[in-house]
Amino acid sequence: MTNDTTGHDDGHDLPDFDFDAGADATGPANAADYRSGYVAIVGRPNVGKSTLLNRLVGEKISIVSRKAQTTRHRITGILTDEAKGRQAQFVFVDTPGFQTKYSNALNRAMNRGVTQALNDVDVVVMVVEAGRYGAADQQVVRLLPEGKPVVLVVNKIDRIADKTTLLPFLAELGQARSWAAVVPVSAAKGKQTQELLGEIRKHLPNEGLLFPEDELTDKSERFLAAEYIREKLFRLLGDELPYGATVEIEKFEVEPGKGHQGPLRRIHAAIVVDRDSHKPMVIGKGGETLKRIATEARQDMERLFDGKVYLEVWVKVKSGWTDDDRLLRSLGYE
Ligand SMILES: Nc1nc2c(ncn2[C@@H]2O[C@H](COP(=O)(O)OP(=O)(O)OP(=O)(O)O)[C@@H](O)[C@H]2O)c(=O)[nH]1
Repeated sequence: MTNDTTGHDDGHDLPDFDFDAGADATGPANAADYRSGYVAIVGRPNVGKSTLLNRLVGEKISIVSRKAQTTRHRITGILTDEAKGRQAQFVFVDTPGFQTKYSNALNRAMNRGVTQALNDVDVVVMVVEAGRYGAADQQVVRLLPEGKPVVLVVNKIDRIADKTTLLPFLAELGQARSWAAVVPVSAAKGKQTQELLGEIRKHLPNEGLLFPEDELTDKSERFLAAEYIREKLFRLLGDELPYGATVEIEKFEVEPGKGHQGPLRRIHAAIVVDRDSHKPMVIGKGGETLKRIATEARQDMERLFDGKVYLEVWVKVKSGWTDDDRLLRSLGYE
């Protein structure tokens, strides 16, 4: 195996979002049976918001294609329910800047931003913990925009042995605000989640799908990163593309973001060619081609992942050993 060329690129131009694209209601013939809309899940830390989202959307959070990602919200997951009579598309979005811990001018300003963001969604799901309703929860309630349908979720009911003790608690919560519905659930055990979706669905305004199914994918980010590089490779080299060239993702790391920045994805990819003489075709004159592949692929990835990407792409030559390894494996040897 040889390696001597690295094309890396860490320029961070902002992706050119088109804020209106991707929100047209189109879809299959029976699209009109669907209700769809944006849903925000809020609540103080540790009440089980992520657990609930994962439970509703499934283990794999769908990544939305580039087109879908061009809306004004940061999408965290999409659930499309195709079951007859309850066809719906729930588009779950993040509420950035949400915090209940400190109170100063900056945080108050940030929280105003939260209220505005919540105003933009169709339904808010507020999560509290069964048997606990304290100052931090009350602060969240204060951020809820007036007139917005808010479904109250009382989570972790699996912890309450005697369910009748919930009744006074539910009565207390009823005083806090007017709720579109109150649904006790166990996100961890998957109890009552269909009921919750049913309540949310009642408030989804749109007829038809916000995102056609073919814009959604459950492929991993790693897979999609390789796809983007492959696509650039094909497009930039065309007929020049060496036979048997492939893309391998050697490293895919997500580093937590600092401050208001989202996570940074650090991706190392190799374009693998069959022989040494193929390398110059991929690298191009003065490294130009490889650099363009890396830059364009990175820009697409940043748009898709909605975050910064550090992408390093290099060209390596497949060694004879690799072929032998494959041959052995295909014969059942490791
Ligand atoms: N018993 C029980 N535990 C739960 C349930 N849902 C979540 N938890 C636990 O509660 C803890 C917090 O869950 P998360 O989903 O991380 O909560 P979160 O609201 O997203 O937390 P932040 O990210 O801090 O805002 C975890 O230990 C979960 O396993 C539930 O229905 N029952």
